[in-house]
Amino acid sequence: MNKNKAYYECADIIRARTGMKRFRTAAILGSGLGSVLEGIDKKTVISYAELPDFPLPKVEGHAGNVICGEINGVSVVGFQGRAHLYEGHPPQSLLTPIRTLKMLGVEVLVQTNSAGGLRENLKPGTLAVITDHINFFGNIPLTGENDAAIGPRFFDMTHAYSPELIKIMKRCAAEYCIPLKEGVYAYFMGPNFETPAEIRAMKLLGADLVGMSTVPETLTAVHAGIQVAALSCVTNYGAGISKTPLSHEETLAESKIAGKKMSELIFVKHARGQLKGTPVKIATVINFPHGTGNPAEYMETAKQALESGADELDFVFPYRDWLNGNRTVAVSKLQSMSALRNGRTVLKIILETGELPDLKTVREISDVCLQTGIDFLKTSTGKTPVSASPEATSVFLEAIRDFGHPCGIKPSGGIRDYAVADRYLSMAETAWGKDMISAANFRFGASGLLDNLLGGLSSLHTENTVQQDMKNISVSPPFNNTPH
Ligand SMILES: O=P(O)(O)O[C@@H]1C[C@H](O)[C@@H](CO)O1
Ligand SMILES: Nc1nc2[nH]cnc2c(=O)[nH]1
Repeated sequence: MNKNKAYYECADIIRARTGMKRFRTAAILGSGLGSVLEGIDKKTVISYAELPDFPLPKVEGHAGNVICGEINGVSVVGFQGRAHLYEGHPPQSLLTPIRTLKMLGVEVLVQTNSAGGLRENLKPGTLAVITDHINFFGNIPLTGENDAAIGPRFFDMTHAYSPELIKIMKRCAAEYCIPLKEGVYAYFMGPNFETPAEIRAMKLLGADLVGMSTVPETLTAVHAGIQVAALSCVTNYGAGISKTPLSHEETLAESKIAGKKMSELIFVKHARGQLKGTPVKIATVINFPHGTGNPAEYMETAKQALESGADELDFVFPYRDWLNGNRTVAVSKLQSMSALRNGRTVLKIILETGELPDLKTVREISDVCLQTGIDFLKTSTGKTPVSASPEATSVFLEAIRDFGHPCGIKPSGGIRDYAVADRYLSMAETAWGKDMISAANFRFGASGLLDNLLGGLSSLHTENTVQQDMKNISVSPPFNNTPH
């Protein structure tokens, strides 16, 4: 092999930066889908700009990072975004990322993309596994001199998308209750979306999906002996089928939703797998972080999180609806979330007290939550300038005492040392009585507090409560929105 090829150097850099010698599996995350791997274990992020000859994506929704780590102990290397030929990159430049994977020992490449759907059942929001492709665009990365050490000059494409991987994907989708369709992907170079006539022609030729990527990488990977699986997120109906003009904004908006779904599923499932047989509980945030999510989407997310094994849901109260005078809307959203619970789900409501104008509002919303029968009042997401406060916590304590039925509290956001935590605990002991406080009704948002607590546990008189609370961990979807 020619040692001067940049992909050797790229692989060396990735190995040196991650301390990992070999990667089994790789993923290429297409338009808007880059967040899918954010939450992997032992994460290292390397910008494409640090890797020689790596083509840099110039399109929005393609971050241009290599993200390395582990999922369930399997080493994974992911590309957040890809370069497309319509950006003006020479076709051969797309060899570098895939051959870097080859040098890293990758055996399986999972690609994702955003695509147009050509059949009625491939409507926006659908995920579809690619079974084959149609490529009429001649100038692919493998034109030019062949590197026989990587693969043969002429190579077979009969099973370009591994039937075995397709089977596995379908099985996993069924197990995780993800509706998954399948289809043939037609590759257009872009950057224009197709004409209606092109879409009609592609349908006649047997295509189900249409897009501007994936095929150059599939060809390069198959040539190098890497097995390929590919998943399209349908972001729109193809031109002429769609009733509205096509746009990249639509692609990004739809793929973001699908990406969130993928990530949340992967991480709750992943956490459940890791924690099997332990008493550790799994919580996930919903309608996070601003409480302004689309109800259809977050209800679906919550449903899937529960199906995937989440024990607890931390729902951000739609406080902006409330503050804008739409109290009925806010309450009905809360009630719908509450109704979704199964018998053992713990529902915590994050009021985002730092964003509420006064303590009267904190009390009004607390009362509504209590009447809805929720399990915990929680102060903050940790994403606003003002987070947990003793004043808001005191209102929670009074509201719960006055209500007279069990409900817990969770001061959260900005509690970083146990002296502060201890003050909150003392407040609860004073309001409810020392003997009434336990892990069942008093928690801290512990992500900023944990190390400090571990260091000082022995001197803290609340040891039992805190230790028990540590059995409850929060799983945050990988959207840079870790709850506190
Ligand atoms: O990289 P993918 O295939 O996900 O991106 C698709 C094709 C174009 O780059 C873009 C059009 O909106 O989405
Ligand atoms: N070529 C193509 N690419 C897409 N990416 C997302 N939607 C489409 C589409 O309709 N056509």
